[in-house]
Amino acid sequence: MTGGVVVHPDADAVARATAARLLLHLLDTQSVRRPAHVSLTGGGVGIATLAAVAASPLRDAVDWSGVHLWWGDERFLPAGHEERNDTGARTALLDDLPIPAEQVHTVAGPDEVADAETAAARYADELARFASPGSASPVFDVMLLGIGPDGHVASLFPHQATLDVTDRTVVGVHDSPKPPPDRVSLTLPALNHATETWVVAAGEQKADAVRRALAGDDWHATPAAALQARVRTLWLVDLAAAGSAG
Ligand SMILES: O=C1O[C@H](COP(=O)(O)O)[C@@H](O)[C@H](O)[C@H]1O
Repeated sequence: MTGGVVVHPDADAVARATAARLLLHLLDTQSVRRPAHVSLTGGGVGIATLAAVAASPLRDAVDWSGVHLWWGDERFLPAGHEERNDTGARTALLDDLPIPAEQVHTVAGPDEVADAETAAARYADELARFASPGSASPVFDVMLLGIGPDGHVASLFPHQATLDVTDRTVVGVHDSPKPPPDRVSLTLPALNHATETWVVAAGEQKADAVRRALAGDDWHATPAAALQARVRTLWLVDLAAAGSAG
C-alpha cells in the first residue's frame, strides 16, 4: 500500500492533471483487462476533472464500452436536478461520451423511490450485480473523491452514525450539514474497496481538512482520514489546499 500527495499550482491544474491521470490509467488498465470500474464524485474539482476529461485529446483513445461508472455518493433529488452529482457529470462529460447507458450506474432519486434508504438498497443491489468474487461490490479501479471543509467524504459527515456502518455497501443519509439534507452514500468499507483512491481538493478552505486527514485524525471527526485504498491513496491538491498558499 502506498500513498502520497501531489501538489499542483491551482484548481484548474488539479482538474486537468487528474483527468490526464484518469485517462492514462484507463488506457493502461484496458491493455490488460476490462471492464474498468470508476467511481465518480461531485464537487467543484470533481466536476472540473470530468470537464477536463471531455476536453482531452486522449478521451477518444479510451474504449468507453469497457468502462463502468459509479458514484461514491448522490444527493437524494429527482433525476435532472442541477444539484445532483450525476447531473453535473452528465453536463461536463457523460452527455458527450460513447458509453453504454447501462454502464452508467446512477442512484435513484425521489422521483423513483420513496426514500434514501430504498435508493441505497437499490444501489447496493446494483453494486452486487458486478461484485468481485466474495464481496458485495466491484473492486473500483479508481475511486475519485472530493473532501469537504469539514473533512466529509462522499456523503459521510463527521460524527454521523453512517460512519460506523460496515454491514452494507450503501446507506441513506439524513440531516446532512451540507444541503440537501437527504443523500445516499457508499459506506467506508465500500469506498475502500478500491485499487486506487484519488482525493481531489483545491482552495484554502480545504487546507485544514486535508491536513487533518493526512495527519491521521480520528476519522469520526475527519471522515476522509479513514480512506485507504488497496494499492494507492493519492491526494491531488492545489497549493492552497496543501496549506502552502501565500
Ligand atoms: O456534497 C458533496 O461535497 C463533496 C465536496 O464538494 P466540494 O464542492 O466542496 O469540492 C463532494 O465530494 C461530494 O461528492 C458531494 O456530494
